[in-house]
Amino acid sequence: MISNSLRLTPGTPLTVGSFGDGEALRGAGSGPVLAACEVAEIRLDVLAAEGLEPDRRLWAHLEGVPLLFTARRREEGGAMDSTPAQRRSWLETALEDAAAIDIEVASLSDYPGLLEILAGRNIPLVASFHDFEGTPTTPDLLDRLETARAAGAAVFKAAARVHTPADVAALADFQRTDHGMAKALMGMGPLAPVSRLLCAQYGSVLNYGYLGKTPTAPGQWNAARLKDAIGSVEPA
Ligand SMILES: O=C1C[C@@](O)(C(=O)O)C[C@@H](O)[C@@H]1O
Repeated sequence: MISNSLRLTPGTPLTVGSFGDGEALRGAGSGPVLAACEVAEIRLDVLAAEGLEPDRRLWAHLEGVPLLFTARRREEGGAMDSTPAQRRSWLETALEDAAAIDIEVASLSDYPGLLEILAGRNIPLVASFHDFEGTPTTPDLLDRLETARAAGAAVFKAAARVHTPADVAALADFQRTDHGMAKALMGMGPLAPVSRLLCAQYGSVLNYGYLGKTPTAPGQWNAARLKDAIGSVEPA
């Protein structure tokens, strides 16, 4: 068992360090990882795309690091084509060590019985949505948030391409509105860094940066730098 303790409190911004490749994961040590972030994301699809079949031995060296596991489908940024059965089996490999599990809102019905297993083991569900083209409308975000809530998610997360300052403001506004559940909003693209810091200031619970050399989304901060930046500004 690695570390299953993860406190997701609305208004407390945690930094998530996401391993962008197998080399970064292999070469990581618990101390440096915990210095760079409070939670580490392991993208099982990224490992599988490199030919590394998800297996507990790949992360056993990260003793004490809360691990968030993600098996991303291609349509939402996954590194390879995969079937729901494949992604489910990757996630099942990780259950024993998971401090949290990320499943797309669009995939919530793809894994019958899995959400109940997460609930039974007290593993928080992060229900996510990604738009690599543009920023969704507020009703669209709300619709997905309600699906996440109905599924029992601990966090609704949305990452969207931001093209204009108005897009950044739209995400930050959604972040600062009280919807009665923890949220994590973030932009992608050249305006991503400012949007991520702004959403953190408005209480985004999970704020993603990369560990190693490869970002897992366009415009991500390096995780240590993001953690430092979040710690350097006041909550808004
Ligand atoms: O969903 C997310 C957020 C993310 O897409 C980002 O925008 O930083 C990075 C992904 O690895 C993670 O699973």
